[in-house]
Amino acid sequence: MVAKVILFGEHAVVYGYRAISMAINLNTSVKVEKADKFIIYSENLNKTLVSDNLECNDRDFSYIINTLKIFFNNFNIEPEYLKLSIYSEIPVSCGLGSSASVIIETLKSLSNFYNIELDKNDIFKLAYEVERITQGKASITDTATITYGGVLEIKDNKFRKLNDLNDFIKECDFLIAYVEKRNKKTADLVKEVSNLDYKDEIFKEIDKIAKEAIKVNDKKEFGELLLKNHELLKKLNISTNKIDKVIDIAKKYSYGAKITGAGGGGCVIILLNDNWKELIKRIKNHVISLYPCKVIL
Ligand SMILES: Nc1ncnc2c1ncn2[C@@H]1O[C@H](COP(=O)(O)OP(=O)(O)OP(=O)(O)O)[C@@H](O)[C@H]1O
Ligand SMILES: C[C@@](O)(CCO)CC(=O)[O-]
Ligand SMILES: [Mg+2]
Repeated sequence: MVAKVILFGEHAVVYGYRAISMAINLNTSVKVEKADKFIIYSENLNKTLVSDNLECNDRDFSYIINTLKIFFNNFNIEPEYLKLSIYSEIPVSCGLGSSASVIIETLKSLSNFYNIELDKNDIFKLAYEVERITQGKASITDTATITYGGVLEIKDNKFRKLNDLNDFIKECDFLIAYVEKRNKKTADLVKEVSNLDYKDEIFKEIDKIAKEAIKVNDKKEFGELLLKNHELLKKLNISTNKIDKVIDIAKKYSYGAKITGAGGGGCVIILLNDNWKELIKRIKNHVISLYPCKVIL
């Protein structure tokens, strides 16, 4: 299963404004086995949960536990003890849709384990229900992008594939800079933004930028729109000093960049130009890790 990068519109999309997101080549896998308890092992979290029931409220495993509950309930399966082992290339809680990727891969692995045929639409609907219930508020951005792949426009919680923009983005080289560990979850950040009484003016400006980006096929123009979106996200208080430091360097040595996902730290998406070697030299001491990425269909 893949991950996702929101190119434009995070947070605004939760309120029905436009977002553009793309599926990227970072994968998750989930193994399902019979067990004598509910066991959830995550290599990334370096953590194992062992429980007699699914009522434990371990926040680290809340998405997985809700995925199990919704799967059992949706298919009228008597909950039985299972061991789930999760392995993911996606850095956790940093804006690349790790929660959605883990939910979707868990649903696919459970459906294989129980020989239940699920098409993409079934997966998408169940995954969105898990994100919404676990986060309290969620758009379809992450679950739709990771389920369907490519480049999507999301608006009013509906989505469409942007094949023309996909063709342009396929010619782009992006770098994801994982800048800093987030100490808040997406749910917390979405809640904080909901308390801002000026958020709608910001969202309207972001929506205009996303709408403009759909028609772009020039890397310089696209990069400038990324930077403009970032400046608006800063006004929603979801950026950080470390993130802004990397953005400032990227302004000089790339076409443009912005924070991606819920924010509060996490990752920056950078549209590379010919200065990419100088860029990497100047940001490498300000990041945890770097992921070259391409859109995947
Ligand atoms: N490899 C994993 N193993 C177990 N749980 C995971 C894994 N990856 C993500 N999760 C679950 O998803 C949560 C992170 O989801 P969250 O929505 O906060 O961040 P994200 O999805 O990475 O970023 P964003 O939603 O901004 O794209 C983790 O706290 C954990 O509950
Ligand atoms: C912050 C947000 O817009 C994106 C998280 O990846 C939340 C959502 O769309 O569910
Ligand atoms: Mg998430």
